[in-house]
Amino acid sequence: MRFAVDRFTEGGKNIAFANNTPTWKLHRKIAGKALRQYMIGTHFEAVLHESTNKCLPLMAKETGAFNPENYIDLMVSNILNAVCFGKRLQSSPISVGRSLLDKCNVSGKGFVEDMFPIMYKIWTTKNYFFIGLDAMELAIPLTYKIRDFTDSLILARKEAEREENEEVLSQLTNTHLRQTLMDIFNDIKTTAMFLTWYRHFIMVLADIQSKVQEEIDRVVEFLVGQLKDASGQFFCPLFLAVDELVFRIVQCVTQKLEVMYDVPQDTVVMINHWALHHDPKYWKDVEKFDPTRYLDENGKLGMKPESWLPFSAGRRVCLGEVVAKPELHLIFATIMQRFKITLPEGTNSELKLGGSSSNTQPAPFQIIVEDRINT
Ligand code: HEM
Repeated sequence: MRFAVDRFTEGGKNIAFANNTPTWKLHRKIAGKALRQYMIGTHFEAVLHESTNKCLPLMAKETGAFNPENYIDLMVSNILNAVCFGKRLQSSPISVGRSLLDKCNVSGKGFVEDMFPIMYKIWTTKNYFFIGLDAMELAIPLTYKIRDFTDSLILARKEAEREENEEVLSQLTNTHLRQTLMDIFNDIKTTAMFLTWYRHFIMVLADIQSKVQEEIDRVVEFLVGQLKDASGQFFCPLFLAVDELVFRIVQCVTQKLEVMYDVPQDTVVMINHWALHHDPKYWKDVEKFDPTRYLDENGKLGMKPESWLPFSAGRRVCLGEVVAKPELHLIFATIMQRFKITLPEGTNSELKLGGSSSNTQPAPFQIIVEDRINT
């Protein structure tokens, strides 16, 4: 049932596919703490700006219609590469990012070994997870400053060594650390996929695009500062409402989950977030892309219904929400600030779905960008 998963998680040694064992708990704790620490201060914003500053000028050079997927992948893989590996990865982040994205496409379609278990003995789906990571030096000496997520993992191991805690050490082998790193780095695809949805909605709904741009133009400094003002209020309610709405509409996660039905042991179960977020019992006009549904009577971001669970809930709640939300906010806002996005003439704006069985995204399409800054 989960031959391939076992293979690419090296026997369930990662976080997302692990059972609720003490090892999973330890890694969740270490990884969660590391991500929260990384987000303190303005380091993450600097990483985001470095990446968008590299990629958006490349996009601006496009003179006709083009598919922006590669630019989005590049932006997101640069960011997660910096978070995970800082500057230590010797092979190009693009090649690692690319191989992971290819892997996601393969895994989304399902594995031959899982469909025909007999194949397990004679066939191995190419293990894209480790390509490019051979160069990663987990034994790299620590400096006094934690530079990236890898440093945090190494520090956790050093602490266990100092305390001579053999039990913890046996759960912090190179394989475990590599798998935890992969869990974080793998989410390139989740984030990149979300951005393809923003692009779709914002482009098809020109009036929303211009309103969002008006808001962003009013508070441009927000792009180089915090996402909230001094009073703790969000700056751009409509922009953020679009954000929340995309979170509701899209869902694409393939993580392991325990449910109360009688399912055989070792079956991989996935939550159907699409159904959760499209249940007419909880959502009015479910098919309507209406960001104002999240605004209160004063035009501020209001409360969301309880069934809004894009990052799931409970013990297996997404570990990366703390990174994903500001990342998506800032990339989306920076793109909106810089470009007016339209469809090539004669293109049908109807939504065509692509992606794979485990994740849904708009089928590839082309856009035209008009530079709002340098024209
Ligand atoms: C738009 C972006 C994202 C969305 C919507 C999302 C959503 C989710 C959801 C729904 C789950 C739980 C699945 C379940 O119930 O089993 C999950 C798990 C997880 N996510 Fe995310 N995620 C996003 C981005 C990220 C990022 C950027 C990272 C890493 C920095 C990340 C790391 C993880 C990990 C490690 C788990 C597994 C947690 C566990 O099983 O204990 N996610 N994500």
